[in-house]
Amino acid sequence: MTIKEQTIVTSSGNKILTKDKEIRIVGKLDEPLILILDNVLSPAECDLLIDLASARMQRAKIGSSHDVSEVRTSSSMFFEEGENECIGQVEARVAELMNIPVSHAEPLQVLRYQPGEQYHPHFDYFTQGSNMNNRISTLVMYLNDVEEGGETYFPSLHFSVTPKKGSAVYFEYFYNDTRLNELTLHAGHPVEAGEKWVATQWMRRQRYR
Ligand SMILES: O=C(O)CCC(=O)C(=O)O
Ligand SMILES: [Fe+2]
Repeated sequence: MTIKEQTIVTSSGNKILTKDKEIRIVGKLDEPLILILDNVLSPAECDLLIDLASARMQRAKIGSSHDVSEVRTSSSMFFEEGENECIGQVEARVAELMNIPVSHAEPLQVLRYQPGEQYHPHFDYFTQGSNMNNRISTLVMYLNDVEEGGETYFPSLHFSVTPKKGSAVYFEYFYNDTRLNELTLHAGHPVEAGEKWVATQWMRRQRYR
């Protein structure tokens, strides 16, 4: 018999209650744990995050080389920790939802994809270097409805998530069995029409801020 591995987020039932929100679980894969979550952000929070991020967008840079990369063709920015009330509230809610202290959180990132832009398949954890304080889990929050395309796709699982304003996809890769971690390979499909805005929270194994 194979024993199921421990997960970071434990969900029984169809919702996760945080101090300020009732988040609905609308889809779930057990191993690796992937949750599709509704009502993570309110429409007003989505609009505000897009507004605040808009003025600060840069073409995405990936990894340590800081070269503009073809792996990700979208634009991005990072918020400062708790830089205003809304960001602070979102960070606190997301940490509670992800069951990790906010001190382990990377700065909240916003990505904007325009038509044709995409994020090729990648792992969110670092596979090179010492990885002392590696990433362990991800929450991708959708800030708008995308007219066409822009799904988050897990090629090894043949599984895709359609962006929906205020909803999110959660996944974790903190398993002893590296094959489970590898199944979290994911991509952002090209946007075909409209724009796609997401906010991503990555959590680290140890304190980060
Ligand atoms: O845009 C997406 O759907 C995925 C974003 C992503 O993979 C990331 O921010 O790490
Ligand atoms: Fe990712």
